[in-house]
Amino acid sequence: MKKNSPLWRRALFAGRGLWAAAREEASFRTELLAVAAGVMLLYWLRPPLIWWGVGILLMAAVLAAELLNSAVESLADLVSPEYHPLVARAKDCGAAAVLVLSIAAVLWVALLLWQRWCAGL
Ligand SMILES: Nc1ncnc2c1ncn2[C@@H]1O[C@H](COP(=O)(O)OP(=O)(O)OP(=O)(O)O)[C@@H](O)[C@H]1O
Repeated sequence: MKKNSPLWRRALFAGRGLWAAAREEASFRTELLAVAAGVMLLYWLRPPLIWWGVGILLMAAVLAAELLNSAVESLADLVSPEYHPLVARAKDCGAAAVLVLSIAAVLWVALLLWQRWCAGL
């Protein structure tokens, strides 16, 4: 496989990864819906810029973690389709990474709503 392809070609590979995840991973589709809800919440509440920055970072981090988790799962399934405790640990850790970031995102939404509620929305 040729290394160091031009930028447009690497962007095409990345787009293919995004499309594959959106088509085949129910969790990724759920997270895309959650991100859409988060963006709508930001538009509705119009908080200070810092909330937008933190929110965008968190939402991108959840999606990126899910994509990396899918990559780990695909490789694990290729290397060891049979049950193996190390595959279980790799997949469980990948899922845990997504969970940690998702909890942070939910806390961010709760803090945003609480802060706006205190300010009378
Ligand atoms: N080959 C395997 N060996 C050992 N355990 C496995 C194996 N495949 C799956 N598991 C266990 O089953 C869990 C779910 O794995 P699976 O590949 O079905 O992920 P998934 O449900 O598609 O996850 P996600 O929703 O994050 O995509 C893993 O976290 C792991 O504990």
